[in-house]
Amino acid sequence: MTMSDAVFNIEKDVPADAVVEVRGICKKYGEVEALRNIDLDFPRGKLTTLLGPSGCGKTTLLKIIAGLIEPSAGEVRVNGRPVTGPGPERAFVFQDFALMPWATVMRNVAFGLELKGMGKAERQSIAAKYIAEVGLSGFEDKYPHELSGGMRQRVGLARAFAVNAEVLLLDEPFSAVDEQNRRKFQEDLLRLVEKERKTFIFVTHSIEEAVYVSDRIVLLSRRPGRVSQIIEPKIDRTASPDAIRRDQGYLDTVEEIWQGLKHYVD
Ligand SMILES: Nc1ncnc2c1ncn2[C@@H]1O[C@H](COP(=O)(O)OP(=O)(O)OP(=O)(O)O)[C@@H](O)[C@H]1O
Repeated sequence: MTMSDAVFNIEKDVPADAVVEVRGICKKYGEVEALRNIDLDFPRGKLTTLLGPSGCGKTTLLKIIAGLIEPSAGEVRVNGRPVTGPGPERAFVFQDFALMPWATVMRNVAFGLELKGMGKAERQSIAAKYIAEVGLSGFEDKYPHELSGGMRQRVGLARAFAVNAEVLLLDEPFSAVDEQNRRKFQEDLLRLVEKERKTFIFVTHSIEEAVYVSDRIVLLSRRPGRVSQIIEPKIDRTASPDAIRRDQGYLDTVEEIWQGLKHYVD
């Protein structure tokens, strides 16, 4: 087989729009079996949410895709290439923001570009664009402690966008913000998904949030986490946020997922 055949074969195996492929992923932490045999594809331009009972391995799966932890078995491929560690095409947005407290908003957002060795003027101009996109213009010189939780989370998102990663891994990014900010974020996120054509993989505990923001919802079973169902909410996203939340399709999907998850909390 020639080199070009090999390349062709690798590409042929990738479903047309799957950027991230998870194949046969298992994870054990000592005696604790967190994930069992997960097979999933994550397409470009779509937001896929991982939802399931506490401890079913959502964060573990996200970190395996990020290359932050190794699976016990199986493989993750990004654009056909096996993941062996973190890479610039994947950005992870942490639950606790993980900002540098001693650095300004500008420096925090530009940090990924600084690590890549990009010059100051160029990285600041890119960072400024994303600071504006998340609604933080005017706060460039503030420090994280001078911002609200919601604003800190925006800094985390802007930083992830600034490195121009193809795959955005979001681990309960809105869990630490109040309800009003959370709704605003969900709307921002929908706008970004539409605008950026990236692959979004999102973890949340909230069924309503999952139905509101997701193109696809992967329901994981109780530990060891397995894929129990994949749901594609059929929602008219051109409607206003309030209309969406009253939409019958939205309400039915929330109810369907709740029926599926309810027995885990009984
Ligand atoms: N480093 C670790 N060492 C040992 N066990 C771990 C470790 N990390 C996670 N676990 C266990 O693996 C299981 C899956 O954890 P994980 O955090 O991935 O679940 P989760 O679905 O994200 O949970 P939650 O919804 O509560 O955030 C849990 O039982 C957890 O206690």
